Amino acid sequence: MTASDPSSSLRYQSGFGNEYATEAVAGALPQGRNSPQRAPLQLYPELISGTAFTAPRHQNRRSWLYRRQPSVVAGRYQAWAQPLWTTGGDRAAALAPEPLRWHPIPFEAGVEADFVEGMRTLAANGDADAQTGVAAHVYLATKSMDRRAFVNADGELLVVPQQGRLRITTELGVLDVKPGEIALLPRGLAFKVALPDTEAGAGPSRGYVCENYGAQFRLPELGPIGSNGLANPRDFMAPVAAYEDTAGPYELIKKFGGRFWRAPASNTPFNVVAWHGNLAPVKYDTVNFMTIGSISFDHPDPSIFTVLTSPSDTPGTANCDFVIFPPRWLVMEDTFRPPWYHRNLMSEFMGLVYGEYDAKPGGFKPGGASLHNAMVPHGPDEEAFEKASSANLQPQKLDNTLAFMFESRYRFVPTAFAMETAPLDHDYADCWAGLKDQFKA
Ligand SMILES: O=C(O)Cc1cc(O)ccc1O
Ligand SMILES: [Fe+2]
Repeated sequence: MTASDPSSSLRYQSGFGNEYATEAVAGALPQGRNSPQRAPLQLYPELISGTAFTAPRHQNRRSWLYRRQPSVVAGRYQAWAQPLWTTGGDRAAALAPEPLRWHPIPFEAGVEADFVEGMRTLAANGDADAQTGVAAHVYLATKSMDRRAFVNADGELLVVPQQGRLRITTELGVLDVKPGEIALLPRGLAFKVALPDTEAGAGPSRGYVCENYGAQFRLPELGPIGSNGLANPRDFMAPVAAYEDTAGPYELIKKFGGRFWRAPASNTPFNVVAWHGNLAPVKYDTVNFMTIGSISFDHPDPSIFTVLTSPSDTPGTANCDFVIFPPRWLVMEDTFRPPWYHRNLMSEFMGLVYGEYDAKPGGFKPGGASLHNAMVPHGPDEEAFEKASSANLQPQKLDNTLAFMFESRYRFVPTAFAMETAPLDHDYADCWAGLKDQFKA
């Protein structure tokens, strides 16, 4: 099934992890086999395996690409530098068990950067070689990638635009993604990012990225919720096959083992004329999230807002959950409606795409971030506590808001950029200082 996006001219195939099939030129997909002696239209078949060959069938992800030249046709790699995109967490770093928060990460005056050059790692955990953990990055981009493609061998990328649309050209086709939507780009797939709004003079582009070194993000189990709800598979959009028809050299940038490499190529890597399979980039519009909450009393655990989960080998204890806090009704009776005060085994990195977050109405701003690592106490600030404790509990629409969380079983270690360059909110903990002992015996 294909669908079109009214906000762009692109067409998409709908579904998450299904067997997509698409050809930009009729007849380009072989029928009945994947690798005929001679593929149609003299294309080269190439398999990309996003999971081990022998991964269980329900987790197995691979796609067959039919392309004008195979990806082995490239020059030699030389070291390339992107020192602010780092990999894994330095577990030896002395990190006080304090809550951390950043004001909106500002654009750097006079710095021109594309999506890859503008990536700034705020915090990371795990180890890409061990296929565990995630990194939380912010990108600050001022220019489009033109004849430059990027491949990340270390993990898949979950992109959360906060300001400015992205046009993401991948080997498998093109995705237009705007704030409020997310994109999931498989490990190893070449892509480039153009900035249509920035090109139109609307200022630079910013957003968040979760780089996932672990098991691929997938839809969570629904348990007693049943067979519908939260993020429904049909609302994920994969691209249709599209290839660039312009001759001329390209630059390939590759992230591999935490280091960056650069190779020249004589042609575009975006030369796939047809593909089929279940490994694909997708986008998802969070307005389609069917949000579930309490319709009686109490504040449910935020796992009820999970869009995608990357499991670890301990059931229910994710390598990373991607959780959103979208517009929704609050109707709970005799309930303190914002998040409760809490400590969590899991580590919580949060960002805000737009609006206000109910636990921190003043201090947490779009483009900023917060980090509450394992067992670090946190919860509503004084203002939110006062308001919610005395609010008239009418049904209330929390509107014009989109916060999100990358929640990981592993402690996030902030980078030197996060602690020294980014605008760390040194007064963050003061937001709770006024919560007095009101005990009346
Ligand atoms: O800390 C946070 O703001 C995130 C969060 C939200 C919520 O509704 C319940 C628990 C939780 O960690
Ligand atoms: Fe929390």
